[in-house]
Amino acid sequence: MSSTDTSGTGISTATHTETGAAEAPGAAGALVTTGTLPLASGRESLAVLWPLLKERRGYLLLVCLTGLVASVAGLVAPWVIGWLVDVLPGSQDYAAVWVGAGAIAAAGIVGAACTWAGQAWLAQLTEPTVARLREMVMDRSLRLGAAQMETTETGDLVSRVAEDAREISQAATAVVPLVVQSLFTVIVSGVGLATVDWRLGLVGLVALPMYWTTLRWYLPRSGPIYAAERAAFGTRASRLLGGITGSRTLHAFDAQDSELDRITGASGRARDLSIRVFYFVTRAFSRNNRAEVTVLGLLLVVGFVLVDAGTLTAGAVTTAALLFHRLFNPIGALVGMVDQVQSAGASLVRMVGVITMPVPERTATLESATDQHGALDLSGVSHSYGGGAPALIDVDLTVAPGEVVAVVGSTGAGKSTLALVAAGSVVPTHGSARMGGVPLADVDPLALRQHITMVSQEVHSFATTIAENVRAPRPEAGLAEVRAALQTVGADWVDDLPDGVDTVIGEGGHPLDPMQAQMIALARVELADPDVVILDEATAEAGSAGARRLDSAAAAVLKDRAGLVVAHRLSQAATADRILVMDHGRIVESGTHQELLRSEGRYAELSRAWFGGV
Ligand SMILES: Nc1ncnc2c1ncn2[C@@H]1O[C@H](COP(=O)(O)OP(=O)(O)OP(=O)(O)O)[C@@H](O)[C@H]1O
Repeated sequence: MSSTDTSGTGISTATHTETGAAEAPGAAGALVTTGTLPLASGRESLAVLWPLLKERRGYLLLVCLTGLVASVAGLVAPWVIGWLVDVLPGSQDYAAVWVGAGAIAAAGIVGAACTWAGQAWLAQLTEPTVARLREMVMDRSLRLGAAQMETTETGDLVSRVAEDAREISQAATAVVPLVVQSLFTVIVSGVGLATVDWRLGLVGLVALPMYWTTLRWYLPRSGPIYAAERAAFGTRASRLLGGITGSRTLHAFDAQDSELDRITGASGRARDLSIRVFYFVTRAFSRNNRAEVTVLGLLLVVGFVLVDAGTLTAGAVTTAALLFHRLFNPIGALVGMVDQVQSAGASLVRMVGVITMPVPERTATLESATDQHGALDLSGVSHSYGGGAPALIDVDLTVAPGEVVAVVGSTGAGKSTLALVAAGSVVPTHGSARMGGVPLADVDPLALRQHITMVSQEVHSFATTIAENVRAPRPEAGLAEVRAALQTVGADWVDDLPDGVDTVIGEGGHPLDPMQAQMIALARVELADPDVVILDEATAEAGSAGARRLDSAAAAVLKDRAGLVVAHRLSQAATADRILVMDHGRIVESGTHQELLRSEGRYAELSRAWFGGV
């Protein structure tokens, strides 16, 4: 049975129900994705981005204003140099040089101050926006649940919240001020060029069709290339992550070489695409350079003719040439930015693709379920994964408040599936699971989490302190509550750790053995204080000291609560109020330990094998 720990808490909760919805035929079928996560359309991306930007439009205005002032300040140098070219020859008065130098320095200071302020305001505009997008992706991926996300590549999601968010952030930081400044510079310099002399202005216009041709060549090609590059990065991240997280399995099956081949293949494709992108951009820039050299040459020739004819001064032609030269960088930057914009656009549609994945509406609450609290009802439940062979067939089950029901059966009998349906993590194909009469499928995930929690076979320790791990379901809980929860489950070993409850565990932290990790997960349940506890943990071997400790930890957590326990050890079942025996998706026996022993059925057989002829 695959893990259902969407939240990573080791406690499977209501958030999984959406996954079940994805599995149920006809229910939100669009949720099902394979391979990589979906992409959003441009319109959807704008619809998500615009409200975020609108919240910070004051900063957008400030960025535009500083860009305008900086580009006007940039006009000063060409004008001053042109003026000096006219006034200096034959003059003995060098005061003009100082005046010119002063003007250029002052304009430089104004331009630098505007650029600096613009960058600072831009950070205020973009960083919170990108952070919000990243949160939205994470929020949606958690709300979609494990089974939904398991059908996709983990690396794809990681790449969307890491690389894509960084791409958008970098592009926004680099692109917005450049776009603003470049646009203003092109307009202001173009007007300046025409003001110097209309004929030189006309020559400058020759550049436009040449730039246009470059753009027409560049734009349709750049989108697919950047999209392919981003997708290749995503696949590479997936492969690398899979190789790292699955390293033990790979070693166990001696499959390192084939996995390494796959990683090398994915890296190679990403590398080849990056090289292709590089060549492509270089070709685009060389087209631009040709346009610039041609028009600048033309401008100088026409300028020479006009000066020779006495209709224009050398200073005016100098100013015109410098103004035209001033266009090179912004236009090159605008073309260069198109790729960054395209690349950021490709990243944006990937992030918004996750954000807009549909999550079924679930608004019902369980707050009114007071006297029926803990009453869990499964009626006529059948379930098959992806339309395959049935994992559950026509199961009816009621767990009364305070009652602990154990489920036993051979591998593949459907025990874990039953637990998942009871936790609201899987919506059954047929029938329903209800609590206090309310279908779990309709309950808001947060509300459901407060009432039903599940510890699955795979528990996860966060890379933080034991205290933080335990208080994951209730971050506001005090240290005393954390200690009490640990004490309830008998995790006295925590006090022997170097830093006690402040010991960092999880990846890179103090290693926990499976029993200890399981105890932390049970302490979480104790702290979460749900009405129904569902346990599907299979950590300790039969008869071991660890098994006995986990049995009493589980018993402590189940005290005064309704419980459904998938009993991987028969010792877990023997103490339950009722035992269900499952076989091929059906409940085939039901009763107390003694009743089932007397009935001499399958349980009695299992029990004899387990306890040795009781
Ligand atoms: N995510 C899944 N996708 C497809 N089939 C699944 C999935 N999970 C379980 N199954 C199938 O459903 C059937 C019941 O599996 P389930 O895990 O519920 O049994 P189980 O009694 O808990 O077994 P075990 O004790 O080995 O965990 C099995 O045939 C299994 O292969």
